[in-house]
Amino acid sequence: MTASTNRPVTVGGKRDNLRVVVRMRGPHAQTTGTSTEPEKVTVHDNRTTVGVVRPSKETIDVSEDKSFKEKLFSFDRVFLEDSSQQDVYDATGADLVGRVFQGVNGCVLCYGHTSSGKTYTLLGPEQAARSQEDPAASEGLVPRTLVHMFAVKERLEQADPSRTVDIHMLVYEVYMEKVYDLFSATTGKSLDIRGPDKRGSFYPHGITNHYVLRAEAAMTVLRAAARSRREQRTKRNQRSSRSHMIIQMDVIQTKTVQWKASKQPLVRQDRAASLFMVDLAGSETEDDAALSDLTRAEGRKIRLSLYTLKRVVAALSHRKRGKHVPYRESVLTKLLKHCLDGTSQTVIVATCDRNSGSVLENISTLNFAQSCKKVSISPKANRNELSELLERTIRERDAWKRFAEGQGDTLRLKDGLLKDILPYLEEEAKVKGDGESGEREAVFIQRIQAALGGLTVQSGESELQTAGDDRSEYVPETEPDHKLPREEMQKMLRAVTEPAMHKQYSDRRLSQKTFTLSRGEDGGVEDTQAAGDGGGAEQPTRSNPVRRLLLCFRNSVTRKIFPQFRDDRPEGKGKAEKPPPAEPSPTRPEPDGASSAACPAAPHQHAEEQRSITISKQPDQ
Ligand SMILES: Nc1ncnc2c1ncn2[C@@H]1O[C@H](COP(=O)(O)OP(=O)(O)OP(=O)(O)O)[C@@H](O)[C@H]1O
Repeated sequence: MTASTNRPVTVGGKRDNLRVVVRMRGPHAQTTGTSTEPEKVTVHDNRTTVGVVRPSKETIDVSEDKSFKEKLFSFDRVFLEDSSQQDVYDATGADLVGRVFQGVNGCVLCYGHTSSGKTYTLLGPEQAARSQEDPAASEGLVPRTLVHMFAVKERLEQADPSRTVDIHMLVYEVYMEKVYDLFSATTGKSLDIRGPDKRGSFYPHGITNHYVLRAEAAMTVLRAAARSRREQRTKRNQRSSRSHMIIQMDVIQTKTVQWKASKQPLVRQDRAASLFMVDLAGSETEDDAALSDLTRAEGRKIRLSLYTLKRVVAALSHRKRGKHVPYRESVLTKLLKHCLDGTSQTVIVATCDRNSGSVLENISTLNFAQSCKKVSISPKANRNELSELLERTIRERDAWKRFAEGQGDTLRLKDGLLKDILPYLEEEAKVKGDGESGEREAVFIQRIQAALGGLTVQSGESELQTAGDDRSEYVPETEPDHKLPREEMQKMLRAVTEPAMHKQYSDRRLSQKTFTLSRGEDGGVEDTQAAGDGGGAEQPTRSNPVRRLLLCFRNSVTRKIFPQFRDDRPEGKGKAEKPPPAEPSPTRPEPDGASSAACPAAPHQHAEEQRSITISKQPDQ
């Protein structure tokens, strides 16, 4: 099955706005600032509003409103200097982990001026600055997310041994409008950006995709990779980032199913989604004659990409149908397109510093954050449509079976429907690559849907309507409980932080662990339990003589569904015919003979027409 099978599914059908939180930087160990005006940026009691006192007359043009004395900005949450890393995680990353396991892409984007605490928020402090007593307490959002992800992975795999969750990590930076792989930084080669793919997304080609088995290992390689990032000592930050760093975590869930009707177990990708955690370079406009040419050039490129980011957000916040959004005008916005276009669950963390840094810089950050708040989103789950179809079929079959058993009878058409659908699924699963197979798959899905759409199940005088015509039902909001209690998170972090801090990592060791993944393997049989299993519990509710129901079910299945499959077959053939063999589809050319690159099936999907499978009323037989 190709990546195209994972079609976006609206989660809960809700539209919302981007979630935006503001974090005020914590206390300074030493004075590094150029100006100290803490009283000019105030946080109001409800901790959702920031007020900024008007700066001097000469700089008033920064604000659109020239008459304000104190400008107020509203956000989802404002964290003061005393907020802990765990507080910030609870309000940002914790929910995203649950979403990613549902198949929804997530993104945390840290934006703010230099030294305002973006890297601190994402990764935590430098090793030397960590508290020796409790290093886990200062861990940033990324380590917390990893610990959380592995806890959920373990729980899911224990609950259902046929389910496998694979977590991969990619770390790259955008420096001077070029993309560099931080897992193989020694090569110094920039990566090509490929795309747009079928879903309109761009991705770095040939990037190292690191398969991680434990949170500790993931943090180890992440720290090593982050050390390769380009930094520069500046007036305000000893280690100021000169590039935008993107940490991508891919979560791929697969399910192995053995049906009686099939000889081979069916291993299919079930859901796949990515979480992006982005540490942007500082948004300052430093113009110091003492800076080197290179540093000035870096600054220009950083400003260009951040300016484009602002334009993208502005275009999205006033979005009208067909309005151009300038994603392609910088490498950063190209790569983050799927995080901003409304299909992902994205959280903006705007970092401010009231003790160092000018009011203007804080206003600039807050203005950007405010415009993000206006961007509306409608997150989509990357789920396998065929899986859902099969799931629905199984659920319907099971419901009837239970009903029949409740009436003291047995369902004679055991596995009948599955038996005939399965060859199609298996045939289709063999097909890899893009192109042809995507179309065939779509035709196949339409056929099954058309067939199921025509199914009528009679129950006495009235029609029995099977629950679950609304697709969103299959993507439960809280599936299973993905929130980790604070204490549990803290305990697990402590367990993985200590050993990770004292390891030495060489490039050789990194490369030993490194491999690349083939792009675009997916497919899947749905896990009915994880998908909410709403239908698993559903029973035909209206009473009716069992025989009539069984007769009706058999008639519906055998005479209505299969004849539609047979439509394309030569006349006279009794058995459902498999779809024609797929044309070999072109695979992406690979440099250095490597298998095709990272960026698995999950992310970046355009909204597509949603289809639902209904059991509709038909005239009596
Ligand atoms: N909330 C905080 N509490 C304590 N120290 C902090 C906090 N935020 C940042 N710092 C410290 O401030 C310094 C600068 O922070 P950091 O490097 O995260 O800033 P940045 O926004 O990423 O800067 P740049 O854009 O220049 O890379 C670091 O030494 C960091 O440990």
